[in-house]
Amino acid sequence: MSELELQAESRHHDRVRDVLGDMRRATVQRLGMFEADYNEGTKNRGKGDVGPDHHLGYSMARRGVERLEQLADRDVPMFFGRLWFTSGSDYHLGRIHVADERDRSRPLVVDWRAPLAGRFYRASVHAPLEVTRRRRFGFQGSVLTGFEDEDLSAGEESGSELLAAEIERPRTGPMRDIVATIQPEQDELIRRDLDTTVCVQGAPGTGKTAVGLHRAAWLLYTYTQRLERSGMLVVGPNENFLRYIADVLPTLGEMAVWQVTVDRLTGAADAPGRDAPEAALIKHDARMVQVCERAVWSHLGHIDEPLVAPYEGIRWTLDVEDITHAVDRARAGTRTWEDGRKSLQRAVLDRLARQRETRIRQPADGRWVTAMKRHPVVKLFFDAAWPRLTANQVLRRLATDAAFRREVCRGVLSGDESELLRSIRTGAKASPADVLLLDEVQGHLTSLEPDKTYGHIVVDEAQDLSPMQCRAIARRSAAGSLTVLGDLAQGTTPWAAEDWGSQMRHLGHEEAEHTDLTIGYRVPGAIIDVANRVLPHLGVAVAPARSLRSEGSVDVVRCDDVVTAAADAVEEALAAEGLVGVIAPAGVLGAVRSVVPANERVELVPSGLAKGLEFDHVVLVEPAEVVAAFADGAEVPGAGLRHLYVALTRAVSRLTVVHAKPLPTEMTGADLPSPTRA
Ligand SMILES: Nc1ncnc2c1ncn2[C@@H]1O[C@H](COP(=O)(O)OP(=O)(O)OP(=O)(O)O)[C@@H](O)[C@H]1O
Repeated sequence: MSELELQAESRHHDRVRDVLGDMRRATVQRLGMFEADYNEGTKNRGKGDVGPDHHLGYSMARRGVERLEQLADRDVPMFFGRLWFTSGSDYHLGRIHVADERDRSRPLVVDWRAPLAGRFYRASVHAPLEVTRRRRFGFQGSVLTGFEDEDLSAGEESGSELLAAEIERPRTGPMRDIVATIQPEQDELIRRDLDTTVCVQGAPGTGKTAVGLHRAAWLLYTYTQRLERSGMLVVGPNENFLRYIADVLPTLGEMAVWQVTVDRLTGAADAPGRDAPEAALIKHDARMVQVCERAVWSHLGHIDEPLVAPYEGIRWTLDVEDITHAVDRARAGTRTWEDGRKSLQRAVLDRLARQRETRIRQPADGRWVTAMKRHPVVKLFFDAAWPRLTANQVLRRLATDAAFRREVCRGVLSGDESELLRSIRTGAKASPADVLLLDEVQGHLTSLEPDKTYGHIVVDEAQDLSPMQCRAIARRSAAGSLTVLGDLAQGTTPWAAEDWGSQMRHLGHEEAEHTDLTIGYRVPGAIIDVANRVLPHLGVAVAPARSLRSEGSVDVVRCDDVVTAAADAVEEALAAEGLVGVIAPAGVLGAVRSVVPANERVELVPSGLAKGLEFDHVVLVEPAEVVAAFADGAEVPGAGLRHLYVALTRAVSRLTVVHAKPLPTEMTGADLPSPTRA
């Protein structure tokens, strides 16, 4: 690396910053203009006056604001790499496209999502993709400190030190983007086209969340128009996790993605009711799909009399056979109750209209058809054959009408299981699972309006979703695609998935492409070795992670008082750089909190909520209690060990285990003390 070249690159970086400043000023000006136009256009308008196109004005203004946010000063470098091509041209690559208005001949920085930029991540000596040289830049904050070159045309391909440094870097806050160091196997997933649904199984720290978020940003850039219309959604396991990932998409220039938990998406988060574990289990069960479907469709009436509607002196008649045929066709040809009802209505009115033509040789005009539609006999007929239904009504009947419940559960649920459905409540007393059932029943009644569905949904920690939660997501992506991310070994809910095939079926995308990620970017070898001891005890067949990170340590502190020992461990941990996470069973956390208050460098996390998070240094308190805390039937059997596996895989550099009780046998080995038996 020559000093002169470094200076030239620094000058380019300064220029990019200046131009970004110009772009920002221009955007502010444009935004001001849109707003002024909009305000002017809405002034002095009378009722019925045609005004400006609100939607266009609004969306332009909003885009302006988003762009401003995107350009707001952040302590991030303006570019991270540079490519030279066989054609002789070369480009800098960064988080957003930067071009000088005064010289549009060539962009100063190309967005990492542009097709050309993909080669930065994938070009190799064997498949150079017309790239002759690749440069990676090193920054401290936003100050350029160096670069590394790989001369691919000369057969030079090096394990990058900058990449290693980025992966080894201490974590100091929420999740950050990885645009500078995306790996080829990750890039393959990020750039799959919009119509492809992918399902990624990956051990802890293999970059699943990172891939999902970067894929969302890439799709928004590549399919802007389609996704602007149809929308993009990111579903995460809990609010804490969403806070942890919240900054990634904005840093990548995407402000308008709704990031939400599945409970908030379905409204279950606001449901005040509580279910007994066995009732919740049955309500989330895949068999409830059939129960809900039957509960709706069993309302089809049994018609054993002809329809006779006297009108204009004639008895218009449909016989039972005709009616049955029309009902069967409507049932077979439609997916939802409401569509079926409309289809039957159309068929019946059509047949009556044809009768008019054949019997009195007069075509049925709109007025006649409307009159028939409103005819009391015809209305009564529809109400009997295909009544109007609401989801609340169907669920209430399932809860309260014993004969109905027996009928729709027959052969699907056992007698005891179907009795648990008596606990279903609607309205103000509904439980989260009841809200999901309502969503499911509603799904059999009507299709969701287009504004409630999404062109693409990224689903993280998908192994924890119940069949009913999956189906709620599937309904919201009816015409869209999914990126499904998870790790079967980290499944802890009572309904955690056992395999991805059935999970994808519940998610409505059986055709998904399945991929495994096994290279770990978070957990160092020494720590993953301990976690991998637990893995075979988790009852799932998944590949263990291989760590890319070498620097890391595990300390085990045997003590009499875990609270004091945890406080000491935190104090020691704070001597090094980075975030410290104290992961403890909920029952112990309160006592730990009284001596280790949380601050900007220390977070205290109950072991049930550690999923998806990471810390530079983890202090894991009383593993035996972590395992025991989840043996109460409200989780999947063996959930305790899975929580332990999750807790063991949160550390980027160091893990300190403090314990007074014997360590669980599943995690001990030659380098960790064997548990002492009482
Ligand atoms: N290519 C990469 N370059 C640098 N860092 C990376 C890369 N891929 C992933 N990481 C980092 O590794 C860490 C783990 O990534 P991430 O949280 O996406 O993994 P995960 O598979 O979702 O883990 P878990 O299953 O534990 O939730 C993050 O800090 C992420 O930024």
